[in-house]
Amino acid sequence: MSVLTRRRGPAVDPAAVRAAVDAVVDPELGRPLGELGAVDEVTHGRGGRVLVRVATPTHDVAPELVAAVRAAAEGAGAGRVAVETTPMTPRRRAELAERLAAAAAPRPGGPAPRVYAVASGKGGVGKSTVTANLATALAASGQRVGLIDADVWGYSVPQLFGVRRHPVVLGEKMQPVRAHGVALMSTGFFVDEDDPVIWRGPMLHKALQQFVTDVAWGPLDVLLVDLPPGTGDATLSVLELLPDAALLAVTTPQTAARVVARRVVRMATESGAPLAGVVENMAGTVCVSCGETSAVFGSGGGELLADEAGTTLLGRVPLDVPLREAGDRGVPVVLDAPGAPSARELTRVAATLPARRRSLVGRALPLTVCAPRT
Ligand SMILES: Nc1ncnc2c1ncn2[C@@H]1O[C@H](COP(=O)(O)OP(=O)(O)OP(=O)(O)O)[C@@H](O)[C@H]1O
Repeated sequence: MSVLTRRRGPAVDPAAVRAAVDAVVDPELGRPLGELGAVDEVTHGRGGRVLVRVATPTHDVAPELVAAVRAAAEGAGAGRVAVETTPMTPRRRAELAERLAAAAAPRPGGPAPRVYAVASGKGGVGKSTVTANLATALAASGQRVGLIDADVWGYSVPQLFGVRRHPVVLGEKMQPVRAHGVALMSTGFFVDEDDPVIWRGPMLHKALQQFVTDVAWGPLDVLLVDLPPGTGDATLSVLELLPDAALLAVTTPQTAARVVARRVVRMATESGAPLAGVVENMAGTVCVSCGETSAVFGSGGGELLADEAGTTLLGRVPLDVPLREAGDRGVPVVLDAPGAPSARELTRVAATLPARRRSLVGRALPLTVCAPRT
């Protein structure tokens, strides 16, 4: 593939162009191209023309990669930029897998990630939206964040992050798909949007296990797991696969939602999972014309659930239009409209999530050792 653009500019400094292209972060692998050894050639011609050849792990090249390389070369003074991409040979792919493994290797004695399994009793209470925004807010604060979409049938992470592509496979490991600073894995990356996912029991468990152990997560500070609603097989599998996960319950203020959420909380505590807290979502809305707050879904459900479970109400996220619009656009509201009431509360909740739990001290989770093998 080759893409040309024209631009007039000052005299080109080849070293500056090379440095700028090397610094471009591969959108799929999350590392600079120079570090990946992926920049094969930067050739300078007459009139500021520059040809950049980049080797990619697959034929399926992310359009953002080409755009970012071109923008970087132009930003460094190149006048007319052609970007050519070529798929790597199997040998180069194997070398790349080794390079990534070395970069992602956990430091001995380094801290284990905090793991939060985000659950709700009923569907549609905003669990996935809350998870996506907490993950994005944590990543924006400088933490290395992973998100597993364990809602294998009703996955919504690809839509919420505005990304839909197959994960790159290097060696025996899948690379997480990256968007808005978060490393993601979802069934939605493997199937067409309209295809029904009909996994049950052992297949479901196996898929979730692969998301934990066969993905090259690299070192993470936080891992969030978006559970399906209710007390089904997937929730049990996640609690079994990630025994260090703390349960974060999402409910609306409504009694019906709280009562069902109570069952999930009970199931988690019976299986030994500690509670990270409760987030009440859709907690009232402010009328844009009259300024009055109305409690569309009632009030008090989050506080009551937290009291009943002996945990903390971490926050009350209002129902607002910017959050819904951002979700539809594929950009979490904490980035899309950080000043919106919902975004402010979600950012605050992310900053107050319980920092570290007793059971994690000195323990390494399996996902910290999932560097790619060749
Ligand atoms: N605070 C909010 N304000 C406005 N809209 C919201 C809010 N929270 C969620 N929504 C909207 O509600 C709908 C359901 O949200 P979401 O998909 O996150 O729920 P869920 O609990 O994960 O559902 P399920 O478990 O069934 O997948 C989405 O359209 C989302 O944009």
